Amino acid sequence: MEAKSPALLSVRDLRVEYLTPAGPVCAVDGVSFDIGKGEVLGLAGESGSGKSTVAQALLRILRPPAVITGGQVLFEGEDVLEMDEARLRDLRWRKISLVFQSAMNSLNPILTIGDQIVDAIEAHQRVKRSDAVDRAVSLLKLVGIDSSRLTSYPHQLSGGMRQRVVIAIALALEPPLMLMDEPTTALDVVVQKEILHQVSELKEKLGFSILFITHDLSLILEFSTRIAVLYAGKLMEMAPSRELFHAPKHPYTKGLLGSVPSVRGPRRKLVGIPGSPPDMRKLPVGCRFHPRCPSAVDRCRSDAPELRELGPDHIEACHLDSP
Ligand SMILES: Nc1ncnc2c1ncn2[C@@H]1O[C@H](COP(=O)(O)OP(=O)(O)OP(=O)(O)O)[C@@H](O)[C@H]1O
Repeated sequence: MEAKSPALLSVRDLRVEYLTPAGPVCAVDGVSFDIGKGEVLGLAGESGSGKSTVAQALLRILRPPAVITGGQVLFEGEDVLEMDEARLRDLRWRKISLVFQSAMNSLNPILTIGDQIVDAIEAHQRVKRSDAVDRAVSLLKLVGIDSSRLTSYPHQLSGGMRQRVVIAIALALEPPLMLMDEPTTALDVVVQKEILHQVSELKEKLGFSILFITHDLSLILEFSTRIAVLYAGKLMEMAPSRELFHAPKHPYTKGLLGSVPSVRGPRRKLVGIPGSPPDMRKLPVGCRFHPRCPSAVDRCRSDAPELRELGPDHIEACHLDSP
């Protein structure tokens, strides 16, 4: 499925394996998606579905035993998987930044917030110290933190504020793409929503794109332009958020949505999804979701469904909707 604007990032048939002593585990199995300029793509799925592995593959920061065994990651037309170390250094932070869940705990406890932002700027750009400090002040302001906090240490800030500082650092070099991997999961629900709202405003103002990774589909329904649903390393469905919410097709997507309490509109019974994701070393034959699928038919137990287009911007891998 192509993004409407020319794709900033185009992932094609990405494959990542963990080479474990017990044999290879294919954590990302032929995943493709585009992210257009200014677009937010939500990547949703339960724990272990391969979301973080995708994000780390995009920046080539996967650690052994993970190996990228196939595919293309085109950023502004250039394949990240073919880049040498120098190109990769230029890509990371300047072009694509990453905010992860525990990032707020990775701030240096013995440096002030201001020094850490200034250091991040100076590590990637030749700038005068005074200009870097000015930039740090405006970055803090961008994420709603008063400049008086420049001299605070991380432990003097709340979790929400620390994660905002991390987002400010991720925005320091104005990258066109920000990867956010469960950036608010450790925070309480109100703070999560506040931060998402702020990131949305920043995105409108600065025009960057986001890949937003979460296990909580409800969190990204309003926030994302489109949503991709990952299960056991495979894309199951991808559609504009509204369409995915109002007319989900895949039983797994329906299950994820069924696990979401409805805030507005009529009350819905919480159905949830029975069972748990498969052991990636012993994947079920046929559709990976069939052992948990309430609608599975014989074909689902023998043949793996291919992704197919249901509409101009909607793809799904399920036999139930196949002709
Ligand atoms: N170090 C590792 N060694 C072996 N297999 C791994 C390793 N890390 C991850 N995996 C495999 O890769 C799969 C995907 O992991 P990944 O962390 O990308 O999932 P996720 O969707 O981001 O889940 P979570 O939200 O829990 O991090 C896991 O189910 C596991 O089978």
